[in-house]
Parts: sequence; structure tokens; C-alpha cells
Amino acid sequence: MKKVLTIAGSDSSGGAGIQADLKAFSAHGVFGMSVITAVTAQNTQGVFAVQDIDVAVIDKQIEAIFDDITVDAVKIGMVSRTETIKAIANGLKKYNAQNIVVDPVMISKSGYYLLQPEAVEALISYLLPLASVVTPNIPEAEEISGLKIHSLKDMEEAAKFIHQLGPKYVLLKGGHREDDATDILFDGESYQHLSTPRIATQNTHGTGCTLSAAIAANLARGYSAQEAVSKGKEYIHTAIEHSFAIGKGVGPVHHFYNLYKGAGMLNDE
Ligand SMILES: Nc1ncnc2c1ncn2[C@@H]1O[C@H](COP(=O)(O)OP(=O)(O)O)[C@@H](O)[C@H]1O
Ligand SMILES: Cc1ncc(COP(=O)(O)OP(=O)(O)O)c(N)n1
Repeated sequence: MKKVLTIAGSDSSGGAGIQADLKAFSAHGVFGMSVITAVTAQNTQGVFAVQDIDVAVIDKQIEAIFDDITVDAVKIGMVSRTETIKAIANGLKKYNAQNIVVDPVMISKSGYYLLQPEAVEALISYLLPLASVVTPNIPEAEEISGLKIHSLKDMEEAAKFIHQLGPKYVLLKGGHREDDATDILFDGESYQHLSTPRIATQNTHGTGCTLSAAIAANLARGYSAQEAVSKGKEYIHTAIEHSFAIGKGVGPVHHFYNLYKGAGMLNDE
């Protein structure tokens, strides 16, 4: 079985972060492992507190995994602060980790800073060069590139800028636009537009986490970056289609729809 590691923050409500990643890994039939960078107190309505994990404990989690187990792919999500970013970069370089997907998580949909603003530079210089695929949303791409994004053409320009910072592929996600959900994949030479109709739902908690985890799982399963991204896009679309309302705010996407369907466990059809 392929083994995939998520390095990210914990979301107490289970919709995003480590919890979303592990659910996505299971639904892809890969074995999920975790390095927890921070513990958040959050629910469908917002983020209320963050406790960063001591850097020495982050080092130890990375060491414990890589000293013992072969890691087929790594997804990096919420990294919170500069010390954490440096520890992750050092650890991944030491063990020559491959198939790294970086989701440059900055601000939650509810507006909470999950990356300290002064750590953006460290994320750019330490993590982007290690990435096979980096998956910024539009506000993150604007922050990294310094460009304003209003159109698909602007997305292409920003993807090009981010590509020269070191990642092999840039997937600029269009979830924050108002028309179709069009993401743009750039490999340094050509742009591929991946487009699906926009689903009318407010339950999109954890979409970015889920997509990047699905891409990492697909890389571990041996798909090329283009295939891994295109399969990831199909997965997130289905997961949003079957998202549901829990709590009083933005509900989570549904990871197990395809799995249940395959196993004949759905009674809603
Ligand atoms: N309402 C929606 N309908 C269909 N796809 C969506 C919708 N919202 C987001 N997506 C897709 O979900 C993925 C995550 O996008 P986005 O919301 O931009 O990321 P993030 O969660 O990091 O802000 C992208 O593939 C995007 O196109
Ligand atoms: C612990 C943690 N990590 C990441 C996020 C961000 O999740 P994302 O899927 O990018 O989007 P939102 O769910 O915040 O809209 C998070 N909230 N918590």
C-alpha cells in the first residue's frame, strides 16, 4: 500500500486540515500519516484559537516517520510560522522526500490568519522550491506574486510568476471567482484550464485541503502530475456535490461518497 504524509494543522471540526487530509487519503486507498504543526479550535463558523506545536516536536514527528517508513508523497498545509517552515524544509531535504504538494494555506474562509504574515517570505523561499505541485487559491496567489487577479488571464500571469519561484507545477485554484470553477495548471511552458460548473452550496469547508491531499495521494499511486491534478479536480468536485450542512456555518465536503458508492453502501440512490 502507498503511504502518504500530511504536514498540517488540526481542525477540531474535522472539515479541513489534518482531518480532511486523512479522510481524503483513506478514500484514495492510501495509508495516511500526519505531522501536526498546530492545533486549531475551529468549527463551521470560524477559527477561535491556534496553538503552535513546538518545533522540536515537529522535528521528532518527521524523524519518527521517515526513519521507519517509506513515504510515497507528502502534502503540506497550514505551517503557521517561520520556525515551523524551516524545520519542515530541513526535514524533507534530509530525507530526500519526493512528490511534495504544497498548499500555501494563509487565511481561513472565515478570515483567520493561519500563516503569520511575516512568515510568507519563508514559505516562498523554503517550501516552494521543494514542491512538485503548489496549489494557491486566488488570494494566496496575489500575496505570493504581488499581482492582482481579476480574470483568467491574470491567473495565468500569476501562475507564471509563482512558477519561477521553484515549484515544478503551479495549480492556481479559481474557487474564489464567481463564474465556473476554473483552475489553471502551469508547468513552465503551457497552461491547462481545468473547469467544472460552480456548485451552488455554502458547504465548502476544506476544499483546498481536500484537493491538495487528493493530488498527493494520486502522485503516490504513480500518476503523473497532470493526471494527479485532473483526478484531484474530479474528486473535489464530487466531494463538493455531496457536501452537507453540519453546525451553523460552512459545512464540510463529503470524502466517502465514491468509496461508499463503490462498496454499495449508499442508500440515497
Ligand atoms: N462552489 C464550487 N463549485 C465547484 N468547485 C468549487 C467550488 N468552490 C471551490 N471549488 C473548487 O474547489 C477547489 C478548491 O478551491 P478554492 O476554494 O479556490 O481553494 P481554497 O479552499 O484553498 O480557498 C478548486 O478546484 C475549486 O475550483
Ligand atoms: C487546520 C486548518 N488548515 C487549513 C485550513 C484551510 O482550509 P481550506 O480548505 O483552505 O479552506 P477553508 O476551509 O478555511 O475555507 C483550515 N481552515 N484549518
